[in-house]
Amino acid sequence: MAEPRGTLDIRGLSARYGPVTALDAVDITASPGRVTAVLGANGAGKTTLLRTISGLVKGADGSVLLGGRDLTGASAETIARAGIAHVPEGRGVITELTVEENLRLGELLGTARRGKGGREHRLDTVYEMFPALEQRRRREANSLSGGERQMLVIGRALLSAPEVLLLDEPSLGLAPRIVAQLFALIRDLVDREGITVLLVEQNARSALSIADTGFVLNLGRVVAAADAASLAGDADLRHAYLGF
Ligand SMILES: Nc1ncnc2c1ncn2[C@@H]1O[C@H](COP(=O)(O)OP(=O)(O)OP(=O)(O)O)[C@@H](O)[C@H]1O
Repeated sequence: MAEPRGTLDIRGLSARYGPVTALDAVDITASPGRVTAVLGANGAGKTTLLRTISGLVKGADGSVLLGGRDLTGASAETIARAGIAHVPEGRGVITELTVEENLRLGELLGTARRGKGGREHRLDTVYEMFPALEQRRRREANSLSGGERQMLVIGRALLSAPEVLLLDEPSLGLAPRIVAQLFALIRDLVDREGITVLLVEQNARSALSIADTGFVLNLGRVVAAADAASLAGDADLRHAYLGF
């Protein structure tokens, strides 16, 4: 049977940097309308996982399927056009451009994907979701706070009409109150629009508070996979891998 649109299936994914095995036969499925958390300490392979899915790390073994379509080994451009939007660690805003110019870049890809699935967003709906961005639309992105920058890159990704959103450590460097706000927005987005979110986080406690399911990586391997409540309730697992 064909996989439903928007289901991201990672099968047997392995990636190396020279002698270092960063991912070792990783199997992960992320479904539409759900937040799937990928947790683990520094160096567990989380960033490599997202970079491999989005075509930035080459030469991996295994496969990446989106709605049953095999994207293994495809170029980053093909993968983005297929509907996978990657929000990298460190935010990736173009600081010299205004907030609105940054958003227009996402819109370009959205236009290219029109009619190919994924909910289309207009600038005004992104401003509705993130009013702070509208207030600062003509300012250089440089002037934004960390939380606002994170909203900007998520807004930009949404304008590309993605089926799958890959979020790499969105909580990094943000105050706990801002993390709580941002995560509530992510949850709301998934509930309203049914997109697929793969959320990579070291902040396991916050990630599990909004996730449906989670996978724990350690040294490139999946060491636990379960619904979010079971992972959060497993004291041994928390102490060994999740840091809370
Ligand atoms: N460009 C690279 N060249 C060589 N080794 C790398 C490179 N990027 C990552 N690694 C190594 O691959 C392993 C996985 O790193 P990765 O960044 O994917 O982990 P992570 O879980 O995302 O950690 P972090 O939270 O620190 O980003 C680590 O051992 C890391 O040192």
